[in-house]
Amino acid sequence: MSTAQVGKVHIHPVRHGVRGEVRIPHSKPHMQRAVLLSLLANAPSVIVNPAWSSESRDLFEAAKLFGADVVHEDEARLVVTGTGRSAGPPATPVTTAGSAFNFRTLAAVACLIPGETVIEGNASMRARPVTRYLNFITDLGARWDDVSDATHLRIKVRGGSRLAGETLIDPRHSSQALTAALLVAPLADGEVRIRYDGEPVGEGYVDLTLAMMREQGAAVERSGPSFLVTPSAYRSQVHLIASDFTALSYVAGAVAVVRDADVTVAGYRPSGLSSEKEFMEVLGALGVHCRHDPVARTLRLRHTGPAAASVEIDGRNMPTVVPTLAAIAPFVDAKVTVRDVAHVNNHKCPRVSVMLTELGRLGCQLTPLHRADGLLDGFTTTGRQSPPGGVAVDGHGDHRIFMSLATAALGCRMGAVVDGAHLLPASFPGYLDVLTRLGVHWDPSGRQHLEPVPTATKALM
Ligand SMILES: O=C(O)C1=C[C@@H](OP(=O)(O)O)[C@@H](O)[C@H](O)C1
Ligand SMILES: C=C(OP(=O)(O)O)C(=O)O
Repeated sequence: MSTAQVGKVHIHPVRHGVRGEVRIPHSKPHMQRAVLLSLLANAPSVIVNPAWSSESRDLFEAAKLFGADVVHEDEARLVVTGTGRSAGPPATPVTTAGSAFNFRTLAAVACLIPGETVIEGNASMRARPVTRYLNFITDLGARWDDVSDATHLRIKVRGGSRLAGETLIDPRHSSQALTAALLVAPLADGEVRIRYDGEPVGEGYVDLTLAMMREQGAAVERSGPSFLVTPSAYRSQVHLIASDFTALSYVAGAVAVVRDADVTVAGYRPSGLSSEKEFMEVLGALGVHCRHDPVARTLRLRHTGPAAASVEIDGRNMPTVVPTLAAIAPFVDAKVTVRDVAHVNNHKCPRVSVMLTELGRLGCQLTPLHRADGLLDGFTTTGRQSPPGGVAVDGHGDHRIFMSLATAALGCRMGAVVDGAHLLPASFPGYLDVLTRLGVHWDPSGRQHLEPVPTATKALM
């Protein structure tokens, strides 16, 4: 059954460990940047190992509306001719569904185009502080208006003919406005200075943006929180897309939660993202031993037990794996504390608070941590638990919440029913097949179960 057809999934308790060889998707953040840079280059670019998720597909469709041309496309390779500065305004609104990254970066691309571009996101984006951080558009000489309605976040951007100047970006709640402004800055008409003020989150993603821009010929000088971008063209580039470390987190999560585990990720290519490096260190501390063989391109994951009695995690630079860490935390021997993750509540749903609520329903105990101003910004556990599960939990319209709750369900005595599998195409379309390959039994809720399940769970079907 294709995951697109399934909403509720009953994850059965794991009785015989998780073992096997799996593959994970290529990196969504690298793919999204590669698509944008290919659009902004005025020569053909090649994307090797394209990471096709619904979000990167939406971005690619948007790039075509702006004028990118597909020269060749197969499973392994995409060749695209960009427009450089001569992109035209799209004839139809540019749709970004629930992707704030696509919305913000396409709004930035629209600044380069004289004429009007309409960018549209779905209702979930109205609940997020997406338009709050678009000041860079007007600062650099373009204009935008909010023309949202009850069901869509929608803006009209009118590109500037003399794009240049200085903008100050608030980096405390999301890194994406910095990435958006940086990506288009080389194609402005004059120098662009981008500064930020405040403690940044997701710095690894900004570093990735800079690295990929520079590889493609952009002239960016950085001095602490200030970037000076001088006009330059993006040249043609071959982008080799690495593995997606956030997708990896759900496989590693299964290893951490189930413990009796020996899993190999085939075709694994580290991404160089500092967020990934930090996450790998955290996995080691939580007792997941990872051995990377760069020649065979495999990553072997086994459970060895945490190195220390308590593990402290700073989540500022690892926003995407915070829900996975919440799912893992109740199942490891160590006391786990995750701090500085208030920004993760600005994601597709308030990811920290919904994980604490839904994990609570499964019977997990995580204590919320608050900042001095009362804002939820972390959680802590007191060691390994044996939660019952056996209830239905909700993915809150968010692919990452679905996979994180499914990860926790693997460790619950009665498994759980998790709603939201239809969201998987956003980043990890083959996730349920990966579970199957690991020996996990799951079935669409409401259908005949593959094995007897406790009465408490049956009652929910
Ligand atoms: O630039 C990117 O590709 C991303 C940046 C981060 O966004 P925030 O800084 O808004 O958390 C991250 O959470 C998101 O999944 C991907
Ligand atoms: C990048 C993500 O989200 P967004 O772009 O909506 O912040 C994500 O959920 O993987």
